[in-house]
Amino acid sequence: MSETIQPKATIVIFGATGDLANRKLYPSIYRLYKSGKLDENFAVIGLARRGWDNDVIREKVEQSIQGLVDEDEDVSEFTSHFYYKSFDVTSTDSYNELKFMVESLEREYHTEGNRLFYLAMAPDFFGTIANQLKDHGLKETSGWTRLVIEKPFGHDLPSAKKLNQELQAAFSENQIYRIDHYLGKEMVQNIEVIRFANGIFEHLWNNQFINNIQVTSSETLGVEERAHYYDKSGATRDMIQNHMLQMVALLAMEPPINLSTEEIRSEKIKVLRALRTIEADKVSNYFVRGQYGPGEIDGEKVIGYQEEADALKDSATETFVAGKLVIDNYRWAGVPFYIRTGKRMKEKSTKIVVEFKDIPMNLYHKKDDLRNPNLLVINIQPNEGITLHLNAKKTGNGNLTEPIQLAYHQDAASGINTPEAYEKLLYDSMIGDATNFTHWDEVALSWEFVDRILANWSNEKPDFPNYASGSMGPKASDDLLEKDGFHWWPE
Ligand SMILES: NC(=O)C1=CN([C@@H]2O[C@H](COP(=O)(O)OP(=O)(O)OC[C@H]3O[C@@H](n4cnc5c(N)ncnc54)[C@H](OP(=O)(O)O)[C@@H]3O)[C@@H](O)[C@H]2O)C=CC1
Ligand SMILES: O=C1O[C@H](COP(=O)(O)O)[C@@H](O)[C@H](O)[C@H]1O
Repeated sequence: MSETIQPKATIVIFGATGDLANRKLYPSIYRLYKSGKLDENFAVIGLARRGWDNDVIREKVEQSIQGLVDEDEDVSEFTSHFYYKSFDVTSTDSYNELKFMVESLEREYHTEGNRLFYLAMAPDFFGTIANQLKDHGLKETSGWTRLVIEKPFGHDLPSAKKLNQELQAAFSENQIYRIDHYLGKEMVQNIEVIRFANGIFEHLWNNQFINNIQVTSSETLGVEERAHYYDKSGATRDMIQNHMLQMVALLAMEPPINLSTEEIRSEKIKVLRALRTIEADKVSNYFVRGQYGPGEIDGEKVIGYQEEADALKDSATETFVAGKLVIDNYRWAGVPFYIRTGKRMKEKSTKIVVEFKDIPMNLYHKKDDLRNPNLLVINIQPNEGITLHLNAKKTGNGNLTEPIQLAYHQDAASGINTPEAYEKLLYDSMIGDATNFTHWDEVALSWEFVDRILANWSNEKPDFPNYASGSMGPKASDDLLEKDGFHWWPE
C-alpha cells in the first residue's frame, strides 16, 4: 500500500475574506487535515483588506466548516494553524511584513520553506501580486514556491496572453497552477480510467463505433450575487472556454504514453489543436446561445435574467450555450461532440453521453419502431457513476426486447464520500502534481476557439430572452442536433 504524502507548507491565501475562501478553501483544508493528508506541519495566512485578526479568521474558519465537524468535536487545534494579516495587495509596503510573517511561521511549523500562494481574488490583481512576491523576495526560499491561480484566466486571448506574460515574468510555468475545478471532480478524473483501463470501451472509442458524444452541464441557479462578473463574461467564457473544453479534451485525447503530467497535457493539447476552426459566417451552424426568461424551477417561480439586477436590463449576455465541435483527426472524423451549458435550467447536472452506432438492422423490432442505441453515460454530478444502456430480451414469450441499464454508483462502491474537487486540487498543488491543472497552451487554444464565436455574436443583437427558466434551453439547441439526425439524450 502506498503511503499518503503529507505535504509541509505555508499556504498564503490572497482574498481570505471572500466567498471562495469561505465556501471552498477552508472546508477543503479541513477535510485534508481530517483525512490525515495534512498533519501539524502547515500554517495558513489569510490576507485581505478587512480589519480581521487571528481570532476573527479562526472563528470564520470554524463557521465555514460547521457542516463537516462531528458533534462535540474540538476544532481549535485545526483553526490554530490560521493567521490573518490585513493587507492591500496594491501596497508594496505590505509585502515586506508578509515575508517576515511567512518566515517566522515556517520556523514555528517546520514547513521546510515550502510556500503555496493561492490567489482567490479578482484576476486584475494576479499580475501585481505575482510580481510583488518576486520583487520582495518571497520566492527566495529553501523549499518550493507555487502560485495557484483562480479563473477567469483572461477575458479573451489577448488579455490572457498579457496576464500570462505578467505571471511568467515572476514565476515559471511549472510553478503556476491554473485551477479548473472540473478537473478535480472525481468522475472527470475517472474519464481517463474508464477509457484506458477498459478494453471494451477503448477499442470502440472512435468513429467506427461512436455516433456522437454529448456533454451537458446544466444549473438551476441563476447569476445570484455575481451579476457584475457574469454579465461581462457569459456562459461561453464562464463555462465553455474552460470546463466544457477540458472535458471534451479528456474524452477525445489519444492514450498518453504514460500518466505523467507532461504526457497527458500533450495529448489534451493535440485535441484542442484539432478542433475545427469555425468560420465567421458559419458560427450559427455550430453554436447557439440563449438567455433565460422567467419560469418555474422545482415548483418555485423565478425571474428572468434581465430582471435580476437593474444593470442587466436589455443585456445581450448569453446564459446558455450549445455547440457542435468537430475534431479533425483520424479517430474522430465524422463524430460530432455536442456540448451545452446554462443557468436556470431544469436540473443541476453534469453528464456525458456516448452514443454508440446502432446495429445495421434490428431483428427484434418492426422496422418503424424506435431503436435504442447503446449509451455509455458518465454521471459527473450530482450522482457520480456510470451507466451502460443495453437491450435485453423482454421476459416471457416472444422476441421482444427492452432497454436495460447496468449502473455503477461511485459512493456505493467506495463507501466513502468522494473528496471535493477543491480538496483534491489543493492537495495536488502541495504535492507538486500539476496533471489536473491547465497548461498555458490549453488556455490559449481554448480562448482562440471561443474568441471566434464571441466575435461573431458581438456583431448581432440576439432576441433575448429565448428560453424559460426551468427548461433545457432554447429550441435552437434541439434543432442543432436534429439537423444531424440526433437528439439530446435526456438521461
Ligand atoms: N466564489 C466562487 O465560487 C468562485 C470564485 N472563483 C474566482 O475566485 C476569485 C475570488 O472569488 P470570490 O471569493 O468569489 O470573490 P469575492 O469578491 O468574494 O472576494 C474577493 C476577495 O478579494 C479581497 N480583496 C479585494 N481587493 C483587495 C485588495 N486590494 N487587497 C487585498 N484584498 C483584496 C476581498 O477582501 P476585502 O474586501 O476584505 O479586501 C475578498 O477577500 C475570483 O477570481 C473568482 O472569479 C472561481 C470559481 C468559483
Ligand atoms: O466555474 C464555474 O462553475 C460553476 C459550476 O460549477 P459546479 O461545480 O457547481 O458545476 C458555475 O456556477 C460558475 O458560474 C462558474 O464560474
